[in-house]
Amino acid sequence: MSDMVMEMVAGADLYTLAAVVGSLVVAGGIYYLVFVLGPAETKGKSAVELGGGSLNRGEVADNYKAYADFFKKPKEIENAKQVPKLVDTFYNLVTDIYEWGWGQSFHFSPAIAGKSHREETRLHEERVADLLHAKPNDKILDAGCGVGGPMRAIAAYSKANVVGITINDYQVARARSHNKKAGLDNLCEVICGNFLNMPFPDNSFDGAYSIEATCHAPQLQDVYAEIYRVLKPGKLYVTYEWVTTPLYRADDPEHVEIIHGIEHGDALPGLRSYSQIVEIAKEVGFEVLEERDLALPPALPWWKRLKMGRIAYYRNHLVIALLSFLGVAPQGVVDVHEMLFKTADFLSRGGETGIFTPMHLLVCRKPEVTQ
Ligand SMILES: C=C(CC[C@@H](C)[C@H]1CC[C@H]2C3=CC[C@H]4[C@H](C)[C@@H](O)CC[C@]4(C)[C@H]3CC[C@]12C)C(C)C
Ligand SMILES: C[S@@+](CC[C@H](N)C(=O)[O-])C[C@H]1O[C@@H](n2cnc3c(N)ncnc32)[C@H](O)[C@@H]1O
Repeated sequence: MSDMVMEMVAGADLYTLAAVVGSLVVAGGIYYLVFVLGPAETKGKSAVELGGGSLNRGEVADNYKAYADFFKKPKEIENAKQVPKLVDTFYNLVTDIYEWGWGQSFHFSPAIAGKSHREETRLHEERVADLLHAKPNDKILDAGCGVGGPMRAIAAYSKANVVGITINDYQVARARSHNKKAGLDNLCEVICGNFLNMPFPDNSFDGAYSIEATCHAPQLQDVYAEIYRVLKPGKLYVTYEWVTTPLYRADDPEHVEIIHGIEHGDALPGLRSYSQIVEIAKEVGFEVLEERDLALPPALPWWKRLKMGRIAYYRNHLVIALLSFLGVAPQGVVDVHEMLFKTADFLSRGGETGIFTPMHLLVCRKPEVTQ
C-alpha cells in the first residue's frame, strides 16, 4: 500500500475511534445524569419513570395548562367545590417529581446541625407520634397522607396502626407499594378519598394528625370538623399548618408577591394567617392544648435544603428537558418542573423574610364530653 493509502486508513481509524469514544462519553454522561445523579433522595424513583401520576402521557400538558389557568382567574378560587379536583390534578403532576427530587415525605422539617435531611424528616414525624402518645394497637388517622413517608415513620416508631387518606389515587398506589416494600403493610392502610367528607364512622380513631395537608382545604373548618367527628372523645389531633406569620403585612407588595407565588406553586386556595387556625379549631369544638411555630429560633431554617438544592435543580431541569426531548418523559413535565423551580424560590423567600411558616404546630383535644 502506498503511503497515501496508509494515511487514509489511519485517518479513517482515528475518525472511527473519535466517534466511538465521543458516543461513549455522551452515553456515559446521560447515564450518569439520569441514573446516578437523578434520584436525589432514595433509589425509589428514577428520572426515566417521571410521569403524570394517574394521567395518560398525552394528558399531562393539558392538565398543567388547566392548572395554571386556574390561578390566572382569581375569582374562580372562590369556588370551593373546584378545589379538591384542582388539588388532585396538581398531585398527578408533581408526585413523581417530589419523590424523585425530595423523597417520600412531602413536607419540610427544621434543619438540625449535623443531621441529614432524612434524619430531620424522621424526627419531625416522630414528634407527631410523641405528641399523640401513639402506642401499639392505637388506630391513628393521617389526613392527607401523600405517598406515606410520615405514616411509615410513625407506624414503625410507635407500632400504632395508621390509616391514611389522600384525594389522589396515584398516591394511594405509590403509598401501598412503599408500605409493602417497607414491610409495614400490616400497620399502614391507605384509602383514596376527600378529607372534607371521610368514609369513617364517628368516634372511630384514637388519634389523628395532618402534616402540611389541610392548607389545601378551601374552608379549614370543614376538614377540622371532619377530623373532630371521627376522633374518639378525649383523643388528640396534631397538625403542622402552612400559615402566614405575625410578620406578614398585606400592604407590603413584596409580601403579597411571595404569598401569591407560594399559593400558585402549591395548589393552595388561599393561605391563612396563624391567628385564624386556633380560632377555627376552637370553633369546631377542640380544646387547644398547644400552639407554636416550630420554625422559630432556636430551630434552624427549614428552607436551607431548598436553597442548597439550586444546583441540583438546574441539573434536574437538564435531565427532564433531555428526557422530554427524547420522548421518554411526557410533554408538559418540563413546565411542571419549571413551576416547582419558581415555587422553591418563593418558599425560600417566605422563610427568609419570616412571613411564612409550613410548621405552625397545633395540638388539639376532642373533649371527653362533647357539646
Ligand atoms: C406541603 C407541600 C409540599 C412541600 C414540599 C415537599 C414541596 C414544595 C416545593 C417542592 C419542590 C420545589 C423545587 C423542586 C425542584 C425544582 C426539583 O428539581 C426537585 C423537587 C423540588 C425540590 C420540589 C420537592 C418538593 C417540594 C420541596 C405543599 C404542596 C402544600
Ligand atoms: C403536601 S402533601 C403532604 C403529604 C403528607 N402529609 C406528607 O407529609 O408526606 C398534601 C397531601 O394532602 C392531600 N390532600 C389535599 N387535599 C385533600 C383532600 N381534600 N382530601 C384528601 N387529601 C387531600 C394531598 O393529596 C396530599 O397527599
